[in-house]
Amino acid sequence: MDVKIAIAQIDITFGNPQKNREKVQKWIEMASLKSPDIIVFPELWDTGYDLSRLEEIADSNGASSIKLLQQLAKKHKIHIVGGSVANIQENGIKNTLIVINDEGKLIKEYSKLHLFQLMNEHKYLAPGNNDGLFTLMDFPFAAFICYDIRFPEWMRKHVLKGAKALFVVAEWPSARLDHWRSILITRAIENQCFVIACNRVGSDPNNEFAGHSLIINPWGEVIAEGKDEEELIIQEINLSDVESVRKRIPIFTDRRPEYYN
Ligand SMILES: NC(=O)CCC(=O)C(=O)O
Repeated sequence: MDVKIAIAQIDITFGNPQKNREKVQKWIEMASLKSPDIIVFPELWDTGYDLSRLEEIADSNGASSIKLLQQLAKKHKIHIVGGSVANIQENGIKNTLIVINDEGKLIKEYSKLHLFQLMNEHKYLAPGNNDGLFTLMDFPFAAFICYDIRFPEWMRKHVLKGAKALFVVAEWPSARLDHWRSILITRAIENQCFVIACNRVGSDPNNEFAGHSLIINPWGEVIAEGKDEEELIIQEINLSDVESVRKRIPIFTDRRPEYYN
């Protein structure tokens, strides 16, 4: 039941997908030397938050970034929670999280449901309309994008459908680092599951980003945490911890949903 996770806590070059793709390739090659099962990248890792230029720099359906990740996943036999990529779809530009298995197959696309007005997402992006559930190595997981973590009901919905670990990809500014840590620890405690959260470091013309990627166990303990510079965080998790915590404090049998609406 052990799963070895690698979080690629990278900086992102603003509005330069080519350079960012080269970096991601290097980081996957470097990470593969440590043989992780799953590697995670941050939100909008190919374009950064260069939202006003997305029409020009984002891919149609994210094709170039997805193709690159598919080749690398297959070559290095590694599952990729491929952060999110900006992609042009028929009904607008989306901020879409992609999951690729170790055979290079695209198994999940989840477009950010909640758009973050403080960073102007609502002016340039269209929201998604599907869930973040997926299965890797026969385990049920779910994935979310940054601002989504402020919506506990959205994450709980995925846990009620079986997710045992919640992946989060982010470009979360340093100004709200305390919110980032507190919210993610709370989501792990209240859902009694793992939280695996990858945030970028560095800055763009509008924000400085916090790093502090986190892996939190179902008891709410931080078992791995990045600092505020680029780093590869490696941590094994044991998914049977989810059942142990749920036996000790059985919130999923004690809840009274008939009173909640
Ligand atoms: N990229 C984001 O969604 C940022 C969310 C954020 O900073 C917040 O405070 O929420």
